[in-house]
Amino acid sequence: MDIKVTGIRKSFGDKNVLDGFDAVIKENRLTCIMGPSGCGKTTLLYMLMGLEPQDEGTIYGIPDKKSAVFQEDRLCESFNAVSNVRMVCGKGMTDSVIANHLQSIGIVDLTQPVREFSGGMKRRVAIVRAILAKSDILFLDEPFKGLDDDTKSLVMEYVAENTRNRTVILVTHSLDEVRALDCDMILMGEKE
Ligand SMILES: Nc1ncnc2c1ncn2[C@@H]1O[C@H](COP(=O)(O)OP(=O)(O)OP(=O)(O)O)[C@@H](O)[C@H]1O
Repeated sequence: MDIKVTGIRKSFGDKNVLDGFDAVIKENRLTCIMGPSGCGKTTLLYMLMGLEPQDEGTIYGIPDKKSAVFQEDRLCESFNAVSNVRMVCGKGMTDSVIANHLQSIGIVDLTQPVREFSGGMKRRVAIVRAILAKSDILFLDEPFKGLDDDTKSLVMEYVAENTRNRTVILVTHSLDEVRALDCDMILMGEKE
């Protein structure tokens, strides 16, 4: 089922963030929500995830089983990378499959607690965790932010390959990312 977003209004105090926002998000497609900083992308994503109520409007068709990469990585800092991912996987997923996913995007130290990882390494663990979760929809909030160019290309390819025929909503302010991904695009406007 496609996701239908109709007439969404949202304000924080006297700050009007969304003012009658409409969109259709296709099932089993990657959709990028693009727009400048502060236009309300994360706010919209939180409403789609059910984590923030809208003031007005309706959102239909969001599946129950969700996974996400938030702007913060939200990892268990004292766990290693494999353990962080394993927590969200079903019984059929082996540690070696998880390790292969992590290694394919350059996470080779699988015993260290992730608190010892760099920001970019933590981000990649959060991405693998969201992808391997048994979810029916993925929400990715600026998943490639802070990665160097080579790592970013590798991780974008990994996300594209591993989300084929899944419903994915990805927030970005980068037109280059939108161009590099086979995606539908929702453009949000400047609100500042
Ligand atoms: N909980 C909140 N309370 C008050 N204001 C908020 C809250 N959440 C967001 N805002 C404001 O709403 C506006 C939109 O924020 P949002 O984070 O959705 O934008 P964004 O497009 O995702 O920005 P960025 O690309 O910088 O992450 C901003 O002006 C922000 O300060």
